[in-house]
Amino acid sequence: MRDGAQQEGLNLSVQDKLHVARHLDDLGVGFIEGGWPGSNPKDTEFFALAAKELELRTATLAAFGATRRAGLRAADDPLVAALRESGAPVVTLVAKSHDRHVELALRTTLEENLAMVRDTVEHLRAEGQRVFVDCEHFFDGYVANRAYALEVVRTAAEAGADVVVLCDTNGGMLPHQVEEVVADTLSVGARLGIHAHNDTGCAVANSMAAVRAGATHLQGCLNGYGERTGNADLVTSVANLELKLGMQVLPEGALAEATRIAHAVSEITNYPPSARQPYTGVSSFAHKAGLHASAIRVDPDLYQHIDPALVGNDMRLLVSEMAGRATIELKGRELGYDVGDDAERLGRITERVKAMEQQGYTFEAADASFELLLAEEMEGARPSYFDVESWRVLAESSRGTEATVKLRAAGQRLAVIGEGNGPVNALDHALRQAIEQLYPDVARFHLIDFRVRILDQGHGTDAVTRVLIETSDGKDAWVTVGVGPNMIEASWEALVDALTYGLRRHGVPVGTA
Ligand SMILES: CC(=O)SCCNC(=O)CCNC(=O)[C@H](O)C(C)(C)COP(=O)(O)OP(=O)(O)OC[C@H]1O[C@@H](n2cnc3c(N)ncnc32)[C@H](O)[C@@H]1OP(=O)(O)O
Ligand SMILES: CC(=O)C(=O)O
Repeated sequence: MRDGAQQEGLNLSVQDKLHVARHLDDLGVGFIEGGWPGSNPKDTEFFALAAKELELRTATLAAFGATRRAGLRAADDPLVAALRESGAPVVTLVAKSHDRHVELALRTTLEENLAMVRDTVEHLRAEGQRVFVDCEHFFDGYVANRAYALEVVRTAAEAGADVVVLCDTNGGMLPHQVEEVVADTLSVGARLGIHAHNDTGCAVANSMAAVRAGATHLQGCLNGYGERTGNADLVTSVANLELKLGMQVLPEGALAEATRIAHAVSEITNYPPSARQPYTGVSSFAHKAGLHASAIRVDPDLYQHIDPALVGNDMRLLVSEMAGRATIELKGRELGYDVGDDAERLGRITERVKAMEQQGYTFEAADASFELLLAEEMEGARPSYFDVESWRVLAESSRGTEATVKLRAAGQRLAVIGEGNGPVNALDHALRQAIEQLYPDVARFHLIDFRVRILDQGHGTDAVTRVLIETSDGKDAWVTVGVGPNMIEASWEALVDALTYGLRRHGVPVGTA
């Protein structure tokens, strides 16, 4: 939570931090770095509250801070005092280990920096806290002045640090360099850790290289949050350690909670989870290519590096123009339809999907519209709760927007006018008013997202428009797609699909009203 909170755009309240800490504890991590007490009131308050109300089952709380200022006694440094008084059983102490940083950033001597490390560690140890020393810029420092970088590690270990963590602060290293440097640094005799940034896209790979070389402590952030391009993603790192390197680092069964926890923390950080996040992303086990689906039908392992359930994720099949019959069969099965025994029908559905995708539809993002198409093919007719006779939208600058919808449902002819703050909103109101009396479930459906994309932009105002609508009934959500020569026609199609799918999902029999 300390380096993670250094990510651009990420700002956690004290309560947010307490929630994230509980999630990290559920994941079973050993230590949670809660922030830098004394550096800002929020982090100081976090530690005060955590001491009172945070009950951790597996994790131990760590407070982050720096070695004492040059020329001060550790006991007299107010930031060291804040670490001491934080109530955290562990302190992570950032120390300079690159000679140039000592001289230019700290503006002190190499000897004084060693004394700053020694004094601060000894002081906090004497006060009963365990200490991890994060050697900032260690790898660059090792290249510039190996003897000094190793001397900082030795000083920290001799002063009583439990672990000396080698930081790739600028994130510029590659795995072979990390492996070599860690192996050499072990000669100091200290227990080593790794803290890798992702500036070369190698944070996790560098962490794995360090562990293979002998590091036994790994620092990372959930969802790879962190300064600039982020830190080693925690879940990717622990999943690699457990599933690829055979090291049990989390409590038994905890890894299977990883996807749930990664997504729950995304809700708190208000940073949408990356679909392509290794292991936990919604696309991590999603299969689009027809050839992949055809092999997966025989054995999912043929196109998956692990069973997604091991990290709490799921396999998904994506229906698109790249689908083959196997994709349609597996997707049908996922949706509860047995499409497998009729090769002709499978071929027909596949061709329809490809033709519609060419017109601009996209089914991989609109499972609900695909399910209606599937139902139509399986049941001989498209599920329909109402027959639309006509619809019209009027927009006047002085009077707002008005939509008229005429339809037939349950033997009645209905003509309804709806108003809204725009054409789609007015159509939505009119359609709902028309059928709500007959199908009360409609009152529970809410439009939660609306996305418009102009396809074939070269055509200017002539272009084809695609609309994706996400609807929720408060419990589940579904996405429908419409395509048309303009936004209103495309939206109407997606709206009709949204209500039709919702009623079908609620088990309302067609034409019951
Ligand atoms: C690699 C990392 O990400 S480490 C984590 C970095 N995190 C942060 O910086 C976030 C929190 N930081 C802060 O709130 C502030 O920077 C504070 C409270 C720590 C310090 O604020 P200020 O006293 O105003 O100092 P400022 O930020 O301008 O400069 C940092 C000072 O710390 C000193 N310093 C830097 N690293 C260390 C270190 N490892 N040990 C001791 N002192 C250090 C610098 O030399 C500088 O000293 P100076 O004030 O004598 O010039
Ligand atoms: C300590 C730390 O965050 C770093 O060196 O990157």
